Amino acid sequence: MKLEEPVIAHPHDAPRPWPWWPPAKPVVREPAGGYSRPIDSSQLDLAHGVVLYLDGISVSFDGFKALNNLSLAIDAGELRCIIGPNGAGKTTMMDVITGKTRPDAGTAFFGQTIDLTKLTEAQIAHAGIGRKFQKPTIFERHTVFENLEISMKADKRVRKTLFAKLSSEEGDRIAATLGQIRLADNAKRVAGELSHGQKQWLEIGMLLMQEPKLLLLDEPVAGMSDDETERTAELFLSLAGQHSLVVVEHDMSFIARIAKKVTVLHEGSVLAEGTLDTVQSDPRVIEVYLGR
Ligand SMILES: Nc1ncnc2c1ncn2[C@@H]1O[C@H](COP(=O)(O)OP(=O)(O)OP(=O)(O)O)[C@@H](O)[C@H]1O
Repeated sequence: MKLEEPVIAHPHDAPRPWPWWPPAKPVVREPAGGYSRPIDSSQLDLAHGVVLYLDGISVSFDGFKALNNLSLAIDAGELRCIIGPNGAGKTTMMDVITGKTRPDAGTAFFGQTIDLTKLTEAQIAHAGIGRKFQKPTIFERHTVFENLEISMKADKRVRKTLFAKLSSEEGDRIAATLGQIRLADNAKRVAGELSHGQKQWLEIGMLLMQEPKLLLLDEPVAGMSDDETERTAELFLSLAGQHSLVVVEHDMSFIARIAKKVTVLHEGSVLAEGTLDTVQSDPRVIEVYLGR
């Protein structure tokens, strides 16, 4: 069976890299020594409990500072919500973390040792950072099960097609993910028939099959029904702990449902950080964002 190209639901959405297909062999270049070595998520050093560390990041577009000395740290296992008005720099921050945009200044570390500014997008994905764009990107003509199977992190020399036999461990992993994303009853359905919310969960499941350490989720509940939004909240709360999550979202009732710590971005910098109550009562936040 020949694999189809992933369907990009909206042409304006940038296709995210599909690092598992074809297989990538990431190599990190050390700035000082100039040597290279393979890198994957097993090398992630969480000794200090910090999974992501941004320090003094600036990004300019034609002289306009989209990110302005942005500093942020995400703890391992944390579920961090990022809010901020349109143009605050949320997407640009995600682009820097995933290697799509190189910062003009500043450092971005994944764990203690992995310098994200030195890696390509595919290498960063392979190192354990998964990104979900707003619109679902799935294989519409394949079944839900097959979508997860295709996404599985496995030895690509062995697993080249869907004909390759699944080991019982692989089958168990797919079953566990189907349960996690609440699509066990839809495993045999063609993905294109799913509701918008189910497609979003399937794509999250596809990311989970890659065993990411850090998940970046951009407006995950946009367009979802109330019931789907609530189920997504439950999913994210269940993922926190085993994964670190960074959720960018404008839907404040969803934020209120999942938030532990909230970061407010404004004009490319952190304006406020803390519990949702703390940031919502911060006069600067009310001024620039919530009070508008
Ligand atoms: N490639 C680019 N070229 C020029 N300007 C850009 C580019 N990408 C982003 N910008 C500008 O940088 C600023 C930050 O944009 P960004 O998309 O990061 O904000 P955001 O917080 O994600 O906004 P939104 O909530 O609307 O998605 C905006 O003023 C935007 O117009």
